[in-house]
Amino acid sequence: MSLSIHKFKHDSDLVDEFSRRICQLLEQAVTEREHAYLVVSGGRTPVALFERLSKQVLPWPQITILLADERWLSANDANSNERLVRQHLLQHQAAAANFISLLTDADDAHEALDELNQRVAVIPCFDVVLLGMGEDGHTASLFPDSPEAELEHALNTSDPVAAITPRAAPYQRVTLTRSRLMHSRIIFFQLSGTAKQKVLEQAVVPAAGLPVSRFLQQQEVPVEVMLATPEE
Ligand SMILES: O=C1O[C@H](COP(=O)(O)O)[C@@H](O)[C@H](O)[C@H]1O
Repeated sequence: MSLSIHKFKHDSDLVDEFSRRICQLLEQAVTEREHAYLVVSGGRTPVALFERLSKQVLPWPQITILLADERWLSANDANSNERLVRQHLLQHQAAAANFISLLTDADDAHEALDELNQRVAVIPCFDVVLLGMGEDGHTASLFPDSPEAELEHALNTSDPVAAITPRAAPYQRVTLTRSRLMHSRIIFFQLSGTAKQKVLEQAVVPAAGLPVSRFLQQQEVPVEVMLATPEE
């Protein structure tokens, strides 16, 4: 398994090391290919990392950022991932970055898929994908309790974007599919807390079958887990 796990005692140590790694990879991508593509996740975990990254001196006009998944809400809604990124990442130095939204005017996420698939299909291989993980083993918006047909589609299609309707988590979602997320030079997970550490331990067991396991247990793309387990 091309999986490595880096453990940190404090979230701040994780943010120091992780932002250094991401900056290095983005600079290298711009040097080698003139442009870098960074995929980020929503939720609460990456906020401090976003704020640190936003202040770094990088060739931001040559960096494009997009989300791994989006809640089907207005971009101004307090719970939208886009709003989180605009508020915490696309600020300071990083205000000069390009951002590709996963939202459209459609009422239902399924109706938006043609447009979103076209929007994302033209993006080349991602340079860095930053994923989170929920305590139910979801990553991006690949929720284990989604209707089976939706989840199977999102995990197996070659389309870049899929619609997901989780049963327990709020909001309809759109998510980059497994195949599109795997079209990356590297995938990172940022995790914090012993509850997520336990889910990670379950997810790497061969028979686990959680959506997140489909990224952790594969040989094609290197995966690095940045795990902070501050004493709780
Ligand atoms: O709903 C979501 O949850 C996951 C994990 O969020 P966190 O708050 O536990 O960090 C996140 O990675 C995903 O992008 C988001 O839509």
